[in-house]
Amino acid sequence: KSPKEPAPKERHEVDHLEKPSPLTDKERVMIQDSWTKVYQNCDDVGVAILVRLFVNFPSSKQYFSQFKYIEEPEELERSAQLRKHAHRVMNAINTLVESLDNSDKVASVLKLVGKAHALRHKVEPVYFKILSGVILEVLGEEFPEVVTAEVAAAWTKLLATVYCSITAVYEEVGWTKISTSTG
Ligand code: HEM
Repeated sequence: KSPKEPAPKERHEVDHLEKPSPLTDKERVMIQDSWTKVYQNCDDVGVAILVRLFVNFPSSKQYFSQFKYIEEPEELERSAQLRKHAHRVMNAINTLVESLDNSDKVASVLKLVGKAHALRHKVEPVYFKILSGVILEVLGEEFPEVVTAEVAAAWTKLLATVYCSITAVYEEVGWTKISTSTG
C-alpha cells in the first residue's frame, strides 16, 4: 500500500449511475447494525432528513401541496404532510434493511415506490439521488460513532442500488426525462 495514499474525501453523493456490485455479508451486517440505532430515533431522523432535503434543495418541495411555499425550517418541521412522508420513507428503508437477504422483497418494495412516484406523484427521479446524498449526510452527522467510513461506504452502496432500481422502474413505466440535474 502506498504511503502517499490520499485520505478518502468525505462524500455525500451517490453518483454512480451504474448498478453497484451486490452487498457483501459484511456490508449487510454493517447496514443492519447501524440502522438499529437510527431507527430507534426514526421520527426525529426522518424529519431531519426531509427538512434538510427541502431546505437545501427547495425545488424538491414543488411536489408537496401543503408546504411547497414554506421556507422556514421550523415551519417545515411542523408540517403534517412532511412528517407523514418522513415516516413513510423511514418505514420503507426499514423494510429494505430488514429484507436485504430477500432480493424479491427488495425489488417489490422498490417497484411500488418507483411506480407511485413516477405515475402518481410525477417526481423527477433525480430527487431520489439527491435524497440519498442527504440521508448519508444526516446519518453521518447524527450518528458519528455508528456511521464510520466503512459503514458509510456500505450505505452509499445500498442507496446507489436503490437509486438504480428506482430509475429502472421509471424507465419501465415509460418515464423518458431521466435527467441528472435539477434543471
Ligand atoms: C427512498 C425514497 C422515498 C420513499 C421510500 C418514499 C415513500 C413514499 C410513500 C410510501 C408514499 C405514500 C404512498 C404513495 O402515495 O405512493 C409517498 C408519497 C409521496 N412521495 Fe415519496 N418517497 C421517497 C422519496 C420521495 C422524493 C424524493 C419525493 C420528491 C422530492 C417524494 C414525493 C412524494 C410525494 C409528493 C408523495 C405524496 C404525498 C402526499 O400525498 O401527501 N418522495 N412516498
